[in-house]
Amino acid sequence: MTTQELVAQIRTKKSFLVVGLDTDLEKIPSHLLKEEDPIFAFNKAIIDATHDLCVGYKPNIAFYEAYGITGWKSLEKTINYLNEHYPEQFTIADAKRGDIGNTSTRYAKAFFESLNFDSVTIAPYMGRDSVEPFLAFEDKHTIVLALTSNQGAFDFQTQLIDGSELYKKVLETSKTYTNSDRLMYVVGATKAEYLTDIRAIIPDAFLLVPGVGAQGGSLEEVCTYGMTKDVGLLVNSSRGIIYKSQDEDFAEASRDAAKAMQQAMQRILEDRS
Ligand SMILES: O=C(O)c1cc(=O)[nH]c(=O)n1[C@@H]1O[C@H](COP(=O)(O)O)[C@@H](O)[C@H]1O
Repeated sequence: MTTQELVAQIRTKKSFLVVGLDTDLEKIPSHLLKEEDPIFAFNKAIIDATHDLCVGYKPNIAFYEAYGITGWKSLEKTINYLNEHYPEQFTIADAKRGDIGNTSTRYAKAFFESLNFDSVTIAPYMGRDSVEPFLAFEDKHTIVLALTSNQGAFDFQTQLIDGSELYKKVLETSKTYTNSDRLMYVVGATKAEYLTDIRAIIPDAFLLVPGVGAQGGSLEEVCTYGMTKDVGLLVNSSRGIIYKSQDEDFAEASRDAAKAMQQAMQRILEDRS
């Protein structure tokens, strides 16, 4: 998917919501456990109930890998279902990969070719040759961790290196990578006060913003400091949308939560137009 197609979808739906498919067999409604593939059954119901309110889905790969081959099959069914029934959706493999060049190429093939995701999350710690193999794929997007939502972000990401925070070095250096126009960045919603500095370095790049809802980040603050003329934000919520009910009505409950987020986003977009 091109960035222009993503922006067009955001404008049409008046939403920049990404629903996180962090599907955990211990948290899904128990009546689904008798299904042949409970993870896929859950994801399909959530996707069918929310697709008109969001612009993307982000399965976190850990939740699938945890179940071995069975989980990987559920992941494959989920991305195939999305690509077949809702091809307009921006799909994110939240895998946080990155390794020496030839290994990164295999990761890129796994997520961009075998599974046909639009994007993948990447840890930038190993530098240029670990990121550029992902950037070689046309119309695919590489989402680099810049400033993460968790407390451990302060261990390294905000530490000074030659007078500048490490996350700023990540932003500045990654701009010099080949095909850097295919980069997006993760900035946690819990770090909204850093967004002005971040936008000074990357004024236009799309940000994937997790951490609203369960982690306590504020949608309004993220938009105040992080929004661009093309919106430039993909705000993710996982637990805050998918686990609203343990009963038969779980999909409608997730729709209500997605609707509340979409309406808040629509208000913000209308206020700014
Ligand atoms: O890359 C991510 O998506 C990510 C980065 C980050 O800094 N913080 C963060 O929470 N995430 C992911 O975003 C999702 C957040 O889930 P909820 O807190 O349930 O909305 C999880 O899949 C996390 O792994």
